[in-house]
Amino acid sequence: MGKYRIALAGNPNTGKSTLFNTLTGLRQHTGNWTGKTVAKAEGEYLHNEQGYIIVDLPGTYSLHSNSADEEIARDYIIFEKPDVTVVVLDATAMERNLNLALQVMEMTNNVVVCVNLIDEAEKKGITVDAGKLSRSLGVPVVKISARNKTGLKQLLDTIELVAKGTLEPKPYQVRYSDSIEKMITALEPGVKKLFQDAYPIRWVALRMLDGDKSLLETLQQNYKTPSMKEVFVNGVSFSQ
Ligand SMILES: Nc1nc2c(ncn2[C@@H]2O[C@H](COP(=O)(O)OP(=O)(O)OP(=O)(O)O)[C@@H](O)[C@H]2O)c(=O)[nH]1
Ligand SMILES: [Mg+2]
Repeated sequence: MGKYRIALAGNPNTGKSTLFNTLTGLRQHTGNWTGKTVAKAEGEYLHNEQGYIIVDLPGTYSLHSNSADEEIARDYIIFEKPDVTVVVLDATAMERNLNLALQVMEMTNNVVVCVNLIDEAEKKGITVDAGKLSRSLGVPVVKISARNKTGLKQLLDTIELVAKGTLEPKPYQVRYSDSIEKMITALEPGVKKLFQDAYPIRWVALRMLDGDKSLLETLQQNYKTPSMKEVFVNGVSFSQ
């Protein structure tokens, strides 16, 4: 049985590395992301005799093309297609943190939301209703304290269910204004023709509307296009 691959995404300072270190202990190695000077931490853990490879993604507020950190986190989710992406949220700053969760939910269905720093939230009198949040988001929500090591078993059990396909999240999709939704619908068939099912179609259409040229180039470079392509110019066939 192969190992499942898990990515930890989230805003900076939400406890991703604390969780990563707790889960992997000494079974981790660090290096740099290919072609970047950003540190990469990858490690392994066992749960119910199943191996997992877990990657600690750089902390980011969004997943567009604003910085090397954002590109790394985005590219990992889109190109490496982890079996589960765990979005780590700070329970004391839910509104700000949920923005990233919604972005990840546009990129993949296999999402688990992990509400961390629950100890800190309790001290401040903040309660998070995991059941209600889960029903609203359409993905499982688990509350933990990475520092106090509470909720970890439930988190690992939930990751297991999603990795194995026993639990299939149905992430809520943000609805944009009618005019944007119309443009998404108009672009989707073309995106599908270009990339088939290699990338999430609605998400690519949204990035096109963003005018994110560098991303579109990266998508094309990574997409296996045939080396010889026949194009017609004024009815004359060319190979390129
Ligand atoms: N009270 C409390 N503090 C925590 C918890 N988890 C992490 N922290 C603290 O939060 C701070 C940030 O934790 P990190 O694990 O470095 O956060 P990170 O998400 O890896 O941050 P970046 O790598 O910058 O994105 C540290 O001081 C941790 O000790 C928790 O469950 N409860
Ligand atoms: Mg970190």
